[in-house]
Amino acid sequence: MPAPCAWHDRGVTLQDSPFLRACRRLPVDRTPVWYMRQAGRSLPEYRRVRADVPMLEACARPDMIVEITMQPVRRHGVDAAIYFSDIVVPLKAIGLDLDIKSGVGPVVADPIRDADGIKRLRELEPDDVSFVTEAVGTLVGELGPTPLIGFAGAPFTLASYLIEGGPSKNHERTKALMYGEPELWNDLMRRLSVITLEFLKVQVAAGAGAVQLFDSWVGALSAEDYRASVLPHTAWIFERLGELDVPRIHFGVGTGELLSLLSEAGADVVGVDWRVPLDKAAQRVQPATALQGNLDPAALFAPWEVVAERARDVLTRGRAAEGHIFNLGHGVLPNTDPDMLTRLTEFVHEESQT
Ligand SMILES: O=C(O)CCc1c2[nH]c(c1CC(=O)O)Cc1[nH]c(c(CC(=O)O)c1CCC(=O)O)Cc1[nH]c(c(CC(=O)O)c1CCC(=O)O)Cc1[nH]c(c(CCC(=O)O)c1CC(=O)O)C2
Repeated sequence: MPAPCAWHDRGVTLQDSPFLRACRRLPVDRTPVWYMRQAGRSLPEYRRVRADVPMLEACARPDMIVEITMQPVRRHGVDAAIYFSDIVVPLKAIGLDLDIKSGVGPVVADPIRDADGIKRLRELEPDDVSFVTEAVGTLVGELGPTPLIGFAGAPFTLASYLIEGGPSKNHERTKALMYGEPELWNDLMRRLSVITLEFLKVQVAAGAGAVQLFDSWVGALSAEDYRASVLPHTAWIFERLGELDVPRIHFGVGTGELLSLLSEAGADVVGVDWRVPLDKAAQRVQPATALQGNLDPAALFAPWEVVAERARDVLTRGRAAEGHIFNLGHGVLPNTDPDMLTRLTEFVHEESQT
């Protein structure tokens, strides 16, 4: 098992870390790697600590957040930690009645579908999430020169959960509101943007070294609808995050047709799913944008030789980008063999060493 921060001993500081350097498009002596959902169900140590604790309770307990966030850093020797939470945590913190159902995902008791419902979305105060401040403070102390990535769900993905009441395949009610009642839609998106920005600011104020905005479901939209109904809101968030001087990552699934617009929203790094090769993605994003991705998470179920070959291909294509952070094209699948991830981390480091 690799040491938690192999380059710690060499006197490397946080700002010199390969992850933060790659986000800023500076030269690195090896490609940094971390994995979306690196903490969580793929790890037996996660399943042990979570055995008797419901998900949303775990997300509000600093001791659990710290332990779970550290687990993949210790085990895999990845170049960044991601704050353990869920995209619905800030919504729970402002008092919405929602839960996370095992095997389903977030479920909202009373979906938001009209002006009265939207009014229930009050602003988030730092005191609503004091457990975040406490957990991040402890984590940055433990992590030393390994950066902590803060994250939040983006307004469109959050809106879809709130309107549909849970995960949705077609987002029909969400699109009906977006197409049919643009004023209500914009009010909802504005309120969610304010909550999202505040949640990210709390994490950065407590010491997070980068932030990632997950717009996991935005690939359900056409480019035109994205531009008209989502882009202005995410651009507003990224503009304000720009004042905090930490790298901003923007990720969505199924966004091949949206990559240039996603990048227009203003992130420093665009996360790419496994459907678009990184050399193609590099041509679609704005200049001065780094890329993150994009090995197919399902490839980790194939024999190691296949994984290695595909990882090498991702690294080769990633050289077309102005900066590259190795990751999967979406989150680690729950049944992934964690040894595969440790081996992959070592492989990426060795293959990319200059
Ligand atoms: O399958 C289930 O039981 C529900 C899973 C689910 C959750 N939130 C959800 C979903 C929908 C989905 O991902 O499809 C809803 C959810 N959570 C998240 C996203 C963004 C994304 O993955 O695209 C989404 C939306 C994605 C979608 O719905 O497709 C983000 C998330 N959840 C989580 C984290 C934190 C982390 O992994 O450290 C993170 C972000 C950071 C990261 O990628 O690392 C944590 C989380 N949320 C959740 C779980 C499972 C709960 C458990 O251990 O009992 C877990 C832990 C795990 O993934 O093993 C609940």
